[in-house]
Amino acid sequence: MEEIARFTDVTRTFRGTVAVDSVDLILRPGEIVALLGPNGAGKSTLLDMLLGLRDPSAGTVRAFGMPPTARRARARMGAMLQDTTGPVGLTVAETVQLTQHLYPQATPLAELLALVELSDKAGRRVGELSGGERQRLSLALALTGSPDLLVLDEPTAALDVAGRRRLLRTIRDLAAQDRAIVLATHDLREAQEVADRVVVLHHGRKIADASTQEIVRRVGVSRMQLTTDAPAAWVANFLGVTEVSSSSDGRLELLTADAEGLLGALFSAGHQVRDLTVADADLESAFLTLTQEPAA
Ligand SMILES: Nc1ncnc2c1ncn2[C@@H]1O[C@H](COP(=O)(O)OP(=O)(O)OP(=O)(O)O)[C@@H](O)[C@H]1O
Repeated sequence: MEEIARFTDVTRTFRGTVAVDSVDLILRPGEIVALLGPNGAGKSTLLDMLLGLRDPSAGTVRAFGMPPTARRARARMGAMLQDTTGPVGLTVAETVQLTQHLYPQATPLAELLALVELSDKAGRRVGELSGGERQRLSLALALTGSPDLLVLDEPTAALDVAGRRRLLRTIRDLAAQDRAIVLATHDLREAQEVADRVVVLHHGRKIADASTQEIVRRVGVSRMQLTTDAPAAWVANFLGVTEVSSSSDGRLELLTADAEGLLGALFSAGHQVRDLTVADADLESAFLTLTQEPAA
């Protein structure tokens, strides 16, 4: 299968700050990859290098086998970054037409506007669009050149619930046409919902790269519910336990990296345990465990 892009041992520093640290990454056609990480983890820097907007300090980035700055590579990429809709005085149609001039075989205006559900806003000035409409226009611009690699930076941030659903469906349809899609997001449910693969960055390093289920399994966190006579504080202090909450009837819910160890400790301390449930945690819990800073 053709490779869309490849990072080989890529590092990027900014005057002493290591923004991206020795990252290897491959993107393939038809894949939706969610890029996750806390603020400052290096997501934007990584995407900028993928788009050829920044050079790596060390290592190599290739898109379609070329440096991403090559014109032939750029012609096959589309990006929806924050606030990229152009002059506010132009209409929606004029803005798309302006972008169409950049591509020899641009997607027709009507098709693009239908895809992002802006057909009835063609004559509206960009400055008069709502935040969600602007975001959809930005997607239309990213899709104008029918890109094989689509980079989306928090694409659903300004969308309402229904708009978000529709956009995620559009993203899935685009991937089904063999495009590679990279999506930076802080919305972990969204990543879990739409992505085939999840890449987690932390302090510039790639600390996970796998399907959601695989990450949850590897991190080994479980969501546990139980009723016990042990004090909540005692349970919370047990190694590997996080996110403890207790309901008014004394039932505890928590995340643990060692369900068996916790149960063993409760029993050997003579505590009772009732109504126990243990389930695999979700991506959000796995992510929090992965990116947790050690206590000071
Ligand atoms: N132009 C720059 N000059 C100096 N430092 C920078 C520059 N751009 C990024 N950095 C630093 O590099 C690190 C990674 O930043 P980056 O913007 O890539 O993170 P991010 O994961 O996109 O964060 P966020 O989720 O907040 O958007 C941060 O410590 C940031 O302060």
